[in-house]
Amino acid sequence: MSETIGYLGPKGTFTKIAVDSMFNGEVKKGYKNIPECIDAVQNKEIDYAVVPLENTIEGTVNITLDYIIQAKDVKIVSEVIVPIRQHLMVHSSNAAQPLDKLSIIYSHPHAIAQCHAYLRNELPNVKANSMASTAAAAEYVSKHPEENVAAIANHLAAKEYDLSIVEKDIHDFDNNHTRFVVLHKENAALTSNKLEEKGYKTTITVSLPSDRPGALHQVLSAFAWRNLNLSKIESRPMKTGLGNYYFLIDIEQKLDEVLIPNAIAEMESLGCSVEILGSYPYYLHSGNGVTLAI
Ligand SMILES: O=C(O)C(=O)Cc1ccccc1
Repeated sequence: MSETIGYLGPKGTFTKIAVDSMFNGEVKKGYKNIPECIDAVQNKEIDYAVVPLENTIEGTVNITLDYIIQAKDVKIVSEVIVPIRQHLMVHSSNAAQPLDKLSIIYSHPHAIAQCHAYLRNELPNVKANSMASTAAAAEYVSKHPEENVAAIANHLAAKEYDLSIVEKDIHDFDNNHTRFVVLHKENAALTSNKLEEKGYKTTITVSLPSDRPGALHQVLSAFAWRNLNLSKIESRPMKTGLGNYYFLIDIEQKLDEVLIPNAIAEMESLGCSVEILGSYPYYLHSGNGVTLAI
């Protein structure tokens, strides 16, 4: 039986671009927000869920991280990094209107944040409102020609919803990429036969024993003296009280049988709790093919 891949929909999202770059002819199902998509893989309604985790400009997609942490039995099994180009688009019947006459610009909050300087400098009087995805914003614009509203989304959404791109590449920094993770119930790394593997990561969370001076320093030294390269460390609130944080750590290598388990044992002996969120290959979407060029 064919596998079902859930993703942040509707059609035309950046997440769908990530899905199409990794998977072949599997059944693909769009969800209207990230928590619903993660719930669906947890309930085994779908086999894999693909969701955005981190962006170059705006950082972690907190809702994704928080739901992965809550859904304890869901693992990260693969990752694809996609170049992101944001465009401003309107209903074709409004394409001749001056942009400063727009009433509202809709998009995903991360897309709005990626275009913050553009919006502030070029369209300071136009309100920017959040939607669950860039494609949901594009769909809304396509259904409301009478409102003179715009969406920030990708070229695929413009095509899908028949919108006119009125300003290209409005993201504030060129090197704009998003990491999309593939989630699965079983801890089994997923390889793509469509993309070239760039490397491997192991993602863990570490919470420190309370009130122990130097605990973070000791955690970091468990990696340092083993020569384990970290590509990310970030603190997130544990939601149990002000000042209570856990650390999300990406280690730039596969979960082996010695180095990482021993680093974890060392951290646990210091009183830390450690969870492994996944050990997985990562891929880079080239972005120069049909999917991203205009
Ligand atoms: O809304 C989308 O299209 C998404 O897939 C989420 C997102 C938003 C902005 C940049 C990357 C992913």
